[in-house]
Amino acid sequence: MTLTGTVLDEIIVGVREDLAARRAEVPLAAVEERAAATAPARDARASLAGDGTTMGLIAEVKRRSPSKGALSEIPEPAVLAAAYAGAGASAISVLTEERRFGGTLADLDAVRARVEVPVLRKDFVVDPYQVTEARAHGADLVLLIVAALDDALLRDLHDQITGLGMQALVETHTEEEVERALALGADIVGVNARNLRTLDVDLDRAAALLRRIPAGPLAIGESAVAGVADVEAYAAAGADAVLVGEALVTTDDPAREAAAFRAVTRRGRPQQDGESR
Ligand SMILES: O=P(O)(O)OC[C@@H](O)[C@@H](O)c1c[nH]c2ccccc12
Repeated sequence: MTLTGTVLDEIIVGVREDLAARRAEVPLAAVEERAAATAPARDARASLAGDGTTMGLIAEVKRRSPSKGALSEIPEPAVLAAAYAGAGASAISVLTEERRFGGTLADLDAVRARVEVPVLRKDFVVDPYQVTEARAHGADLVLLIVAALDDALLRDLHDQITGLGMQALVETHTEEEVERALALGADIVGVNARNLRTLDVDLDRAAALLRRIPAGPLAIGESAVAGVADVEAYAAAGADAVLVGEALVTTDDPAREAAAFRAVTRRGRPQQDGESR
């Protein structure tokens, strides 16, 4: 797969450099040992599914982004995560990419230590080392970006994630990527309204893709939620949950905003032709 020159490629170059440095510092065997000593992963799918009546919410700890620059300092990620959890968030997303998003594995540790809800390691995972590392730092859910992976690696990383008792949020942005996620048997499929190659945002496009996901896997609408109306738009397209960063880290009252998103009625997806439940 050649994606030369896109934002996604550039991010991944940095991710690989940082990964090489960590690998030199902490050998895989040590990470494996720590992962083995970590409490078992929580069931993120069940938490996101909830009772099915209202929208699930993955609330994100996000300091900055390549598209928007600085969003919020978040000196204490655990305090923010506790506010999210107290407001009923189904899961907490912690960005661990440092160069563009200002996140660290220490943020993941801090959030993990504070909340009971499932925690997502949000990073550009391109190597098995990062999956082991996610488990070693207490992640329950790991993001896999289909656009960043060929099918063989996507499958290997997915198998590794489930083998460690975690679950994968398989992120897509095109019809072809949705097909690849479904072919993988992904249980939790995300549709990102932001194109990671260009950083353009298009919620209508994401809604159209969400409508293509059959009733079996959980469907997550990612990005571009500025307010309740956007969560309603994702719900109307059949999303079971939304993943929200910016709107939550830039408001004065993240808990109130999170509760409002979480309260939006879930609509479900229509059963598609030829689909058996
Ligand atoms: O801040 P927003 O627009 O609410 O978006 C959150 C989340 O969807 C976004 O941070 C995201 C989605 N997929 C990603 C992959 C890598 C980094 C970041 C992301």
